[in-house]
Amino acid sequence: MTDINDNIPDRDEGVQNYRKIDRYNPELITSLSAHYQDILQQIGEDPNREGLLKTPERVAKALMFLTHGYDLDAGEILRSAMFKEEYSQMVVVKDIEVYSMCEHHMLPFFGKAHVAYIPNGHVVGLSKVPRVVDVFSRRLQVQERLTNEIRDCIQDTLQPLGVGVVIECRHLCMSMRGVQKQNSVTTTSAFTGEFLKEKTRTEFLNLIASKLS
Ligand SMILES: Nc1nc2c(ncn2[C@@H]2O[C@H](COP(=O)(O)OP(=O)(O)OP(=O)(O)O)[C@@H](O)[C@H]2O)c(=O)[nH]1
Ligand SMILES: [Zn+2]
Repeated sequence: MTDINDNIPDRDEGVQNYRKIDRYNPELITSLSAHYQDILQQIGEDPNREGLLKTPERVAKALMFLTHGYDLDAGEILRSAMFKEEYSQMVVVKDIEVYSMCEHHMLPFFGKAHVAYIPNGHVVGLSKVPRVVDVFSRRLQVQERLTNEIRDCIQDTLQPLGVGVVIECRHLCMSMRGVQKQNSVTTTSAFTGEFLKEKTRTEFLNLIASKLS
């Protein structure tokens, strides 16, 4: 019998081209800060005025935080809390906050993710689902790839009977600039296994539409 972890790559595919860095290394932060100081100058600001003195360093640290998902291995996170359990109904974790940055403009997109799976002998610690969402969202992304990466990671690692992922986000590159549409929301979805069947998908979509109170 094949082991549930047999075909899992050590790190998820999204980091294939990622160069391993020591994210908060002081020298790296100093070097990045110098670039931001230059940027401040180039937009016509005075990087030496009091309010901006520490800004390059703050922005450098913020950017490192906003992209820290590159350092994390979502499969490993899931594998750290997988439990044998004969629960065979849908498990839904909904309204998971998403904060990511579009890879085209490096501007934020944010909203909610709804993730479901149907166990096949194993369940996963509930907190690990939002952690997986964070691993992939704290990178430069497009919403479609983010959606697929979450789906694939859960499917490949947990090997459930199916996975469903729906993500709804607002993109600042569409509201603060560009086409400047303030209220548009982008919805993406990705499914495997049982969720490819209409009945299961409808159950999932009904569950994420329902309110607790
Ligand atoms: N499919 C997809 N597109 C995205 C996402 N985030 C941003 N974009 C789009 O990426 C596209 C980049 O298009 P370009 O024409 O090269 O860039 P641009 O001239 O800045 O485009 P505008 O935003 O229309 O001004 C834009 O249409 C953005 O809306 C995403 O998550 N998924
Ligand atoms: Zn964008």
